[in-house]
Amino acid sequence: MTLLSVSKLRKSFEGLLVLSDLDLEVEPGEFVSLIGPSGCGKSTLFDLLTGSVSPDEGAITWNGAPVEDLSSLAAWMSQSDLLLPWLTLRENAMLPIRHPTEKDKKRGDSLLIRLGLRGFENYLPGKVSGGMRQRCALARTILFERELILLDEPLSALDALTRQGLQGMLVTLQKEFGKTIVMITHDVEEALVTSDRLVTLSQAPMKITGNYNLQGYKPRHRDDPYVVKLRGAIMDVLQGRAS
Ligand SMILES: Nc1ncnc2c1ncn2[C@@H]1O[C@H](COP(=O)(O)OP(=O)(O)OP(=O)(O)O)[C@@H](O)[C@H]1O
Repeated sequence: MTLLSVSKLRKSFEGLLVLSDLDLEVEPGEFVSLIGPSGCGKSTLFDLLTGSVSPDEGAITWNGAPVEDLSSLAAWMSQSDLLLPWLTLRENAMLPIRHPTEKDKKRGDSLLIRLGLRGFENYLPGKVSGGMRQRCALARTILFERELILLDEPLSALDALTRQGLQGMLVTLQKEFGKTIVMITHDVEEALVTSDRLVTLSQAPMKITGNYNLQGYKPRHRDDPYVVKLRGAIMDVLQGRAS
């Protein structure tokens, strides 16, 4: 059964129509990337899903049942890391687990290490870089016991090399933790490396302009001819050059 279904979602701000009858379905275990131009309404969709904004019209369905939003069903990571400044990176990452066992603590530490934070577990967020805070926020999101993860530009604060490494890690962690992921990104290559499906979006009012089921083993290599060819085609769609 479809895990998440968004139907005819509509949202305006002060007369500006941002989402217009948006339909989107996500299957269990899928990694779906949403990609569209700046200002097209991606974060608005994220806010509607997480419940910080209410839709004007439309429905959200979870496992076939209508829900107001996904605030109690999904884990999410917004563009700001939302780490608590008085807690260490380890404590921030472990926040989703109320009474952590020794096994949970080991799992949390191992995740921080895999995300490149070895040696920084006891640092406060104010003492590390933006990219490190973002990685800690990613660990916290993964440690939530939720089937669905919503990510809004999760790797944006990282330098190119770290970002590439983390794209592969995201795919590995998705498989290992059995998550379904919906990721907003500006980076076509990132979506092609990590995702099972890539959805292109138009300028506001945001509509779906393309839906690409991606083939082959993930993480894909960025120089794979399949990736290179699709990247060109998708850039054409995003820039309105496709016929
Ligand atoms: N709370 C709000 N009040 C008024 N306008 C808003 C509000 N939130 C978003 N908007 C407007 O909605 C449009 C879409 O914004 P949104 O942040 O969703 O786009 P985006 O695709 O996420 O952009 P970016 O890729 O640059 O982050 C923009 O024109 C923005 O100014």
